[in-house]
Amino acid sequence: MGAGKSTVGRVLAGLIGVDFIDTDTEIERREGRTIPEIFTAEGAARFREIERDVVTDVLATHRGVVALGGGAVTTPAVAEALDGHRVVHLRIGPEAGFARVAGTDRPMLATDDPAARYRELLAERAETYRDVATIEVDAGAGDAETVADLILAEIAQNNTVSGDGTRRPADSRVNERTA
Ligand SMILES: Nc1ncnc2c1ncn2[C@@H]1O[C@H](COP(=O)(O)OP(=O)(O)OP(=O)(O)O)[C@@H](O)[C@H]1O
Ligand SMILES: O=C(O)C1=C[C@@H](O)[C@@H](O)[C@H](O)C1
Ligand SMILES: [Mg+2]
Repeated sequence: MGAGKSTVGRVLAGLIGVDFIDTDTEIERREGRTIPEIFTAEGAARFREIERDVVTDVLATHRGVVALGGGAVTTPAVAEALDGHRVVHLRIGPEAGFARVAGTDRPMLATDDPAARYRELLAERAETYRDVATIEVDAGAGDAETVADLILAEIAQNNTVSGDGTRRPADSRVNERTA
């Protein structure tokens, strides 16, 4: 959350000259209500089902850059749907990440201590983020343009085991490359 998926994703798509879709925005468009409204009315589990359906549809049909929501890859069907795609993990620490979202309406942080909740979520999700990624960049390396340039550099180096930079079920995960 706050790593810059939406912001950097849009910049990256512009640099490459392809379309951009943010799945959080797409969920809100299809549902005709905001994500906080969905959480309030339906709960987190139903939100994840809606998110799963939107993300798998977008991944199957969209050619370009897709920004996922921060918790999307915790749904196994979403992680599986990333097979065959180039997947970028924007790596950020808990303090820097929380500083970017503090004061915004992120339902997953709606607790008495949102900074602690952010830290917990990041710790819970860190392995999954690394597991699905084929590329990792430092999301705090500079402004969104700088981070997008880092991603392009990684793509240019074709810095994955699989050869074409896309994710394969078992051979190109960041965890396995760096283990
Ligand atoms: N490289 C960057 N440097 C400084 N600020 C940034 C950078 N990237 C994004 N931001 C800012 O951080 C905030 C969060 O960014 P953004 O909404 O893109 O994150 P996100 O990863 O899409 O979050 P979420 O998981 O909630 O969808 C925004 O205010 C954005 O302008
Ligand atoms: O980290 C999360 O679980 C979330 C992040 C946002 O992108 C939204 O998808 C939603 O607020 C949930
Ligand atoms: Mg976003």
